[in-house]
Amino acid sequence: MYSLFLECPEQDAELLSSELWEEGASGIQEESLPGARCQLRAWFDDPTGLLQRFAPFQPRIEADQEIDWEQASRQAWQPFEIGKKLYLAPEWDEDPTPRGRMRLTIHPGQALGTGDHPATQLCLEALEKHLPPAAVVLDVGAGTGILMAAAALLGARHVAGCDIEYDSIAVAYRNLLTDGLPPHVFAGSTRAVRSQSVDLLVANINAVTHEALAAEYARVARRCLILSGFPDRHAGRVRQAMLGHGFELAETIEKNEWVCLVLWNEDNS
Ligand SMILES: C[S@@+](CC[C@H](N)C(=O)[O-])C[C@H]1O[C@@H](n2cnc3c(N)ncnc32)[C@H](O)[C@@H]1O
Repeated sequence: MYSLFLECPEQDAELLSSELWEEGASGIQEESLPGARCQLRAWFDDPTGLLQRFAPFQPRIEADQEIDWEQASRQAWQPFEIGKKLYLAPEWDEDPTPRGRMRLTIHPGQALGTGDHPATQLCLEALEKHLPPAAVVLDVGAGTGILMAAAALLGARHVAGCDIEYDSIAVAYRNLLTDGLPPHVFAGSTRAVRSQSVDLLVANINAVTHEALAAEYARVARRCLILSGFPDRHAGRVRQAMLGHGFELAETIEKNEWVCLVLWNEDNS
């Protein structure tokens, strides 16, 4: 694609534009110049045959730089570190993992769960700090499976995830398989899970859902809850819902107004 630049007095711009359209321009941009003049930039596959016709308007041709969209989107997904142990890197990243960190592969192109949301990052930080050794973990609202993958990396013995959206389940299944992790995902929510069968339950959803599922969380999780996905103004509600079920607040972590509550059931620790 090439750009043809023309200059003309402002009052001639409209007429000149319509001539350029007639010549098959695929787009035209107008820019004001000093002295009531303007510059028209028109895109053509090959405008060389138009130079003579538009000679009075100081025509100039420039080859447009090809935009490499794949490269541009890759530039937008740079690896980053979370907490003290994790290194989140897109699947195409070939840089070595920084020493002392574990590589958590992210799969850009999927809406939720690429690790760039503060609530996801808070869950990752909390997992890193609070995951008991060899724990059985349940991720409620697994999305792309990013928290499941993190729990597995951080040493969980068994990780399962559920989601009420079938699309998410399919994506999580594929991602976990690609990452060489067991894809224990199922469609639905906590109801299918046996009572007291999970050491740590992580859920990045929203305050209303956490309140609605509070009794279920307490039924399936023995020791620790990591709950995020809500702004700080809703943290009190979520905390209150869990206190009624024997869970005590161990830590609150925040990022850009998002909150993550870590709650422990001391009776089972
Ligand atoms: C914000 S995304 C979290 C994705 C991923 N876990 C993360 O941290 O990036 C919330 C997910 O919870 C799921 N969800 C919402 N309500 C749910 C429920 N009652 N039970 C299970 N999953 C639910 C949604 O379908 C969505 O995939």
